[in-house]
Amino acid sequence: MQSLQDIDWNTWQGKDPATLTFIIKDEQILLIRKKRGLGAGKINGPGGRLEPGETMLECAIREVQEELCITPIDPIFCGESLFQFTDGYSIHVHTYMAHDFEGTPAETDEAIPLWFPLDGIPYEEMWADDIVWLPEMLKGSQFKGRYLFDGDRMLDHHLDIF
Ligand SMILES: Nc1ncnc2c1[nH]c(=O)n2[C@H]1C[C@H](O)[C@@H](COP(=O)(O)OP(=O)(O)OP(=O)(O)O)O1
Repeated sequence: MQSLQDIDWNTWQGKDPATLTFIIKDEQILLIRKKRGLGAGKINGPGGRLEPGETMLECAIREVQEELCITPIDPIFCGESLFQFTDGYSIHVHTYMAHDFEGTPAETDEAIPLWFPLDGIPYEEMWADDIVWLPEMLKGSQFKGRYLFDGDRMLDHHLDIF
């Protein structure tokens, strides 16, 4: 498996459905330094895997509550990212954005909250795909991306924006 063309995307189903949520307020974006799980050590948005019986939106809100002790207000769906790893693992990430929240962001066992200016997002410390789709999301586009990873290394990608 070396390129996206080696995958049948018509029948592809991610092993784990998951969410990512970005809070954007006052020209700043709230990110986390992830302390555990997939991507530990990287900077990312708060998020995680869907639990049985919950909707994607419920998952998005719960993960922000668990990781940062705040509740995003009215998150809106922004796009999807389909990640296939060469070892066979796959994850289908549904991304949300909110412009406000209740509470005060706090460090937890899972994450350290970090605010960045929108023109200073630390892409070099994030997953390699983030620089492909996050700028599009910030411009207000909806997106659907497909990515092939070998561990941390992005081998191939394709992004559709709407
Ligand atoms: N390539 C890439 N770019 C951006 N974001 C991500 C990826 N791959 C990913 O998996 N992610 C995101 C999607 C999810 O929000 C997390 C992965 O979920 P994780 O934190 O491991 O899931 P939890 O359910 O919280 O796991 P536990 O630690 O509680 O077991 O990363």
